Amino acid sequence: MAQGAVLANPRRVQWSLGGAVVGAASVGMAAPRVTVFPSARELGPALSRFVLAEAARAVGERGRFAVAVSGGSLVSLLAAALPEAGAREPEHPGAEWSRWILGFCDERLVPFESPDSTCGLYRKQLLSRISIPNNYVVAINPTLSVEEAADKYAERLRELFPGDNLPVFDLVILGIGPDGHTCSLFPDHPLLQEQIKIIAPISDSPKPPPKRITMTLPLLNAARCALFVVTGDSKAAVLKDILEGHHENPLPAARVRPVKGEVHWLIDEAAASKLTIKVDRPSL
Ligand SMILES: O=C1O[C@H](COP(=O)(O)O)[C@@H](O)[C@H](O)[C@H]1O
Repeated sequence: MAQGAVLANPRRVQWSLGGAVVGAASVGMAAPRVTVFPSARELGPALSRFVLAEAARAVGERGRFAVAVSGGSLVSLLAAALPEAGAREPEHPGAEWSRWILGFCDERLVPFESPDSTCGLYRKQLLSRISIPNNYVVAINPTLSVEEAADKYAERLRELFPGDNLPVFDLVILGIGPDGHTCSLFPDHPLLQEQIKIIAPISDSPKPPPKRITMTLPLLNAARCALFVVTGDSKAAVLKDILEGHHENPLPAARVRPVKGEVHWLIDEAAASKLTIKVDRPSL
């Protein structure tokens, strides 16, 4: 089977992450699938194959691919692998960029020129190299107050997902911080209890900058697929806690469990060093 090929049965998909088929998922709340790569160098190409396979499935089923991306270390990983993968396989149905809607899982309320702006970094590093129509890149308005920016962002999402009670992203790509935060959802923060808003403002982010907007857990858990990407030994301890801990008060990243979707983790050996659960290690 070709790398990244989508199998005929649309209810069941497999991704080839480097020769061997290692990922398989079916619709429904499945246990998280964890795939480990020697380093970020091998993880990057697998990440782009995963994203393109999800995009192909979404375009085949619904004519468009709605993906939300996180900031931080993910930006350069995606930028290093995705344009190249698209250029290598221009006929890949997932690489039809005009069918993509790109949102942000969270965003910092800073000008786009700031090195802290997630959208600004994606524009510079990724969107300059793949042609997603500008009106389908759903950016915040950083000149508004954080509350208004969150409300406007939610409004724009509602427009893009008409008729959906909750916008359903095909894929949300997430990172984690060493404290277990994901998006701008931080441990023990009241936003973890948000049930009404799909996008929330936060003005007291413990990680700077303090003002941000973030997807809430109800929106994240409405997605068809959540993909976490984690590299580096600074995340090893918290990753063990997220994947193997059983807490009454789970860390934010452990609360992402799409109701009708899948959870996948693509991680490197350094991040995986403390895990004892079963993981996949594809032969590369
Ligand atoms: O502040 C943030 O941190 C997380 C993790 O970032 P990383 O650089 O440690 O990978 C990121 O996922 C989130 O989008 C960002 O706002």
